[in-house]
Amino acid sequence: MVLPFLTSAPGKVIIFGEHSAVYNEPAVAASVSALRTYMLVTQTDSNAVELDFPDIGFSHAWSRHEFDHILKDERNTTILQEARHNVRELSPELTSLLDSLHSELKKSMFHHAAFCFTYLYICLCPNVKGIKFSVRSTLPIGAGLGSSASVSVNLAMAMAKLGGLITGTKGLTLQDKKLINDWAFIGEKCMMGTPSGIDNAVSTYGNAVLFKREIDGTTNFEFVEDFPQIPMILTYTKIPRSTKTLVANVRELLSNHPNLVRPILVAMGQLATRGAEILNSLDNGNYNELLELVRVNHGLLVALGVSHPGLEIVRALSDTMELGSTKLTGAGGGGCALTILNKDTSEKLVTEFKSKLEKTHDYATYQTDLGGIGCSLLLNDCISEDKLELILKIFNHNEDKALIDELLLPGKCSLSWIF
Ligand SMILES: Nc1ncnc2c1ncn2[C@@H]1O[C@H](COP(=O)(O)OP(=O)(O)OP(=O)(O)O)[C@@H](O)[C@H]1O
Ligand SMILES: C[C@@](O)(CCO)CC(=O)[O-]
Ligand SMILES: [Mg+2]
Repeated sequence: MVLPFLTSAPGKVIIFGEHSAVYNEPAVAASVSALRTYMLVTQTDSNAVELDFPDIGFSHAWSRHEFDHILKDERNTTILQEARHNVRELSPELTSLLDSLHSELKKSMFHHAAFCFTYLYICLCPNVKGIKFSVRSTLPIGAGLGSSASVSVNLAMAMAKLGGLITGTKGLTLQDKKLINDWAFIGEKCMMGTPSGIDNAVSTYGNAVLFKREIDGTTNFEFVEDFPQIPMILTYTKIPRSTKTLVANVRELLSNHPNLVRPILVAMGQLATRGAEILNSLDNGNYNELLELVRVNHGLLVALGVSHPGLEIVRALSDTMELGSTKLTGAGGGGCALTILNKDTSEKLVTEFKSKLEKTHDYATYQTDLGGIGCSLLLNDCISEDKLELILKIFNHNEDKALIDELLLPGKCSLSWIF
């Protein structure tokens, strides 16, 4: 294995169907190729595996001996074999065996990331040691833009590479991407419990996808080719929230009021299906229907209790200024809102809208293309000495997004990413 190498995966925007996607309804999501998580995999001279997550202020090293109680005990052979062949559910037995590796993190926000790391490590590359995994994101974390999924995709890709499960040097095959996506779904399960799989799917494959997880756990993808560049604004409220908690709250609401909530989820699914049809053939004749679906989808999410007063500020302002339709995107509860602009919205009005959000509410706004490159790999022989020096600087210091994009952004930078 020639080290160092890098992996990368984009964030995402759910256009229609968040939360209902968890209940086997279809949903539409697009990758946000310009907002990504990067992972640098380097050799160390230790007998450990190290995790460095500076964006959340977490780093940890596990010595190989800490895994030996699992790997060297023959009683665990069947547990490990079964876990390594199950990409639909977490192995409860392996989960409890791993518990001792992060028990002191139980109460911290880092527990999910540590559990995701150790679970994927022991399943994908248990024999490697003296390796450090460093992560940097240009993606707002915990914002509803798929940051957890982008980390899971990076870990799955890096560990599959280290484990010799990905061997290509010219590009990632569909088989590689399926393997990455399957294990990224397991990583998402470690991070947030009951994901639908849409976040890791669109982060793996890029572009845009109509996604549906069937009741039997199989998944259906319909890729929205040539995704239309719809004029939109992403607003990050900076209000922290947890997808795991929000998804759990909806599950409780469904359990308490099945006759009220089930029809809402079904309506969201129908809305997502119609939305995908429009996005596949967007024109002046159906553009306003797209805006109407955005408005209705947000109203249904409010009914599920996953909006937030801070998100309603964005929705109310876009309504008051009549510049388009706004909905929360991702799990909600804060995080991000997506505003799809009317066709005739002037640049002046957009500037006024963004300025009010940024200056009055200290929100951040992004106008970025949707779709684009999914997970990508930068092999060691494509990293020159001088580039490596700059890359190490990015991962060891708090370099700003502009520098990270300039040096690393797949499809824009000079580095030869494969995807
Ligand atoms: N760059 C990162 N470094 C380390 N951990 C990260 C990073 N980005 C995300 N995470 C992990 O993911 C968690 C946030 O996941 P969460 O699902 O709540 O938000 P999200 O994925 O951004 O939103 P959504 O799931 O609604 O799209 C963080 O608490 C952290 O554990
Ligand atoms: C809230 C949710 O629907 C999307 C989170 O980005 C959860 C999921 O589908 O995994
Ligand atoms: Mg997430």
